[in-house]
Amino acid sequence: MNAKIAVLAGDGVGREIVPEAVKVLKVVAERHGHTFEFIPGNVGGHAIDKVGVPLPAETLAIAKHSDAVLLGAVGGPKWEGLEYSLRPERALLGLREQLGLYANLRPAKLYPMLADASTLRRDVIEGIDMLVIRELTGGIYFGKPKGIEPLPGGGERGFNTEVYTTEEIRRIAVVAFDAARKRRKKVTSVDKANVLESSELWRRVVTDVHRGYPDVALSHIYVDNCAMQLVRNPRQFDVLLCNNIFGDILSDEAAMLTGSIGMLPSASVGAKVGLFEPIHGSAPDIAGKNIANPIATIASAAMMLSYAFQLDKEAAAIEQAIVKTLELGFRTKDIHAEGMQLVGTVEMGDAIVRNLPS
Ligand SMILES: NC(=O)c1ccc[n+]([C@@H]2O[C@H](COP(=O)([O-])OP(=O)(O)OC[C@H]3O[C@@H](n4cnc5c(N)ncnc54)[C@H](O)[C@@H]3O)[C@@H](O)[C@H]2O)c1
Ligand SMILES: CC(C)[C@H](C(=O)O)[C@@H](O)C(=O)O
Ligand SMILES: [Mg+2]
Repeated sequence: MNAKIAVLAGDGVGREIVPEAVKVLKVVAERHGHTFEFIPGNVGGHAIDKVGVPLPAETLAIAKHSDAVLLGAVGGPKWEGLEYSLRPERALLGLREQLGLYANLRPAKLYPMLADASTLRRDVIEGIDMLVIRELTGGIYFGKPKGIEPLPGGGERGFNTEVYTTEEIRRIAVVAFDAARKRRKKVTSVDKANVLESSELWRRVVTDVHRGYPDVALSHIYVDNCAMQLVRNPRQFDVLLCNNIFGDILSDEAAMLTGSIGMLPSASVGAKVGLFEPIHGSAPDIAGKNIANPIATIASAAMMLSYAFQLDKEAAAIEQAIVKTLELGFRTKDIHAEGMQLVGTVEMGDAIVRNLPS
């Protein structure tokens, strides 16, 4: 097949890990007879430095006219002082909104050979295989009113609004139940329905959508309990259905169960063009040192092949190469353990390319 892939490396480690994923995609395309055209675009702090805005119109056009977007990460201390509307993170929110990416899929599974990299006991984490489904274009991230305003008596008031409509909840619930059907047929819906009206509606609509999925088990859990259960007994979860902010927080927590945030990929879908990116950020503390783990991004490229292009065999080949590379003992610093071979970002990418099935 012929496909156009927008490549938005962004900031910090984004500029190191994205080239590794592109390297893998190029070899996969060559071996399987596909033509991928890679179109680079400026995004985030990098775009601010070059053209003054985090999401230039040209970048948005590149994304809209491609078949899929591969993104690294945006943000970093250099741009933290900027006014909110001009910050690198706005680019990501803009892309999600403009591309209609309301469903964010974040699979967290433990590669058995990485059990020692996790901060939790092996018997607690062994067999973890969950899918966090995060609503991505609604909730407190986008709700209005929002802002910071002066108070008459002095001081200021900062405010955001958590808001969900029936339709926004319905469509993400459908994604979760459909996904569960292809897995262990269990959805746990996360909310704070004991306190928040938006969560009360969330619970009601999810329960209603569930009526169409009698073969899938549904349970509801309060987010605070869920955060606790994730470290107490993570294996109980199959599909975790979350709103925007709860999904953001819980997926970072789920990442750490599997050894490192450098391992977790994601797919953001909903309309025509999907966006694929690791769940982690620009990791300024390790950027530019060739130590970032590129696996989350390479696995995101695999998700792109399967979700955007239905190239399941090619996606499985990348998965297989990741597993083999880990089995052979290659480890970046974040997942390193005694007796394993410590490698850098580029060397990990090279090893995964070498281990692609021919
Ligand atoms: N999708 C995105 O673009 C995205 C996501 C999260 C945060 N951010 C932005 O990134 C910047 C830094 O945020 P943060 O420090 O809170 O989160 P972060 O995810 O960048 O880093 C958190 C920790 O995880 C480590 N880490 C992250 N990715 C890693 C990798 N591939 N390999 C090894 N270790 C890795 C980092 O070194 C750091 O210690 C901020 O500007 C934030 O807004 C962007
Ligand atoms: C950088 C930020 C806007 C983003 C989010 O909160 O969605 C990030 O944390 C993520 O998880 O993709
Ligand atoms: Mg996050």
